[in-house]
Amino acid sequence: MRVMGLISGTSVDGIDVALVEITGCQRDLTVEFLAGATYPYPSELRSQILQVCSGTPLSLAELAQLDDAIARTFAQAAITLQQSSQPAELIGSHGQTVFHRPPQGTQLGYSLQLGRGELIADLTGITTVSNFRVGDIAAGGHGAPLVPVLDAYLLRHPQYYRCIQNIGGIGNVTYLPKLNSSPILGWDTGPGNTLLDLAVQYFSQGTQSYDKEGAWAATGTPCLPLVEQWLQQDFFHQPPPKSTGRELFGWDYWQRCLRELEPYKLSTADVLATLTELTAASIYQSYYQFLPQLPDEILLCGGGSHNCYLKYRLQTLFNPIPVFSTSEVGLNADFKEAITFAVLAYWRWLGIPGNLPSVTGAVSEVLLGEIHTTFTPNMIL
Ligand SMILES: Nc1ncnc2c1ncn2[C@@H]1O[C@H](COP(=O)(O)OP(=O)(O)OP(=O)(O)O)[C@@H](O)[C@H]1O
Ligand SMILES: CC(=O)N[C@H]1[C@@H]2OC[C@@H](O2)[C@@H](O)[C@@H]1O[C@H](C)C(=O)O
Repeated sequence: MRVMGLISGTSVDGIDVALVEITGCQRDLTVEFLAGATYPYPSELRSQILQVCSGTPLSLAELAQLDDAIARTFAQAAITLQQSSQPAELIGSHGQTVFHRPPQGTQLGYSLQLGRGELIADLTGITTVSNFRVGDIAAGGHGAPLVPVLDAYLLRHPQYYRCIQNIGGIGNVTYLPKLNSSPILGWDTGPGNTLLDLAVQYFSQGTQSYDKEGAWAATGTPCLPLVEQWLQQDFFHQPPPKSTGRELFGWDYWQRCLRELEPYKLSTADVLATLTELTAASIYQSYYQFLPQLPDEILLCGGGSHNCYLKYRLQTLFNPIPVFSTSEVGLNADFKEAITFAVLAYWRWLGIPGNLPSVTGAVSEVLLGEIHTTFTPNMIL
């Protein structure tokens, strides 16, 4: 089946679209990557989303309007990719997370993704599955991370223990023991690029949105006492299952970093190196604290896998464990999340559960996503 996966992640940089051909089900699952593209958000819509993520209040009418504006942008992205590729038979759309609250004790978590699937189905004329996290949350899980299930089927190695480390806005890991051994684990490790991106925007007065290849941070020196101080934070010591988002590692956290950086009088490059070190060191500390054993290989994915300085810091911390990209073993590091939502939609369509309770903490496997069929096939926006 030809399925399209759509997501905009916590970096809110744009919509990743992947078109894949899927065969098989689970153990015999094959996913062929046919096409992929990233479509940036219109800048006004991006600003509005970032404001909402930082807690700016919205009326219900404004919320509905934002939901539809995101859905229209997602639908346009799907249609644009289709103009240069084959038509999809099904869409899986994650949407845009604007709020995520992990479960606490017996209180269920809450996770809100905007860009309603029914409008995407209506605008593209293609049946669309959306709202993937709520099923797992209803079963007591975090509803995140969901990607480990794809890693489990496509990247598990017969002899090697692998960690798949996503470095998006937020970082998350999948621990893949060698085949037929202990259970698969996974959790959010903390900040990926959110704080770095906020710092780059601040220091460049908005002219740059991220530290390309990590070139700016590479000219600085990390302030290790500050990194040590930041690593004391509760989140880093909380055992899995765990998830997080911009609610914790977003604007307010960056403002706190700025205040705590002040006495050290660091150069801009040193600040960026320090924030990069926080990402690398939080991943390192997380593995040491929570994995049954260190992996034989670490495979990176997400935008941060292109940050050469961050990769160098991870390689140095984990030496001699090799650190490379999932693209090097055949799974596109930039579109893995979009591919996951294509596969999850396909499983939902077939009635196959999509969550990994050993990762999310849900009490059982459940079907993920809501199916929106299309009533008025059209491709007109
Ligand atoms: N060439 C590059 N050099 C350095 N950093 C990069 C590069 N390309 C992308 N990035 C970083 O990756 C970020 C985007 O990563 P990605 O698209 O994987 O995040 P996301 O999917 O929005 O987040 P999440 O996985 O948390 O949902 C950018 O904001 C930027 O910080
Ligand atoms: C609530 C939410 O959107 N969480 C994202 C975020 O970005 C990375 C990390 O935190 C991960 O847990 C999740 O995304 C991916 C797609 C996941 O569910 O695996």
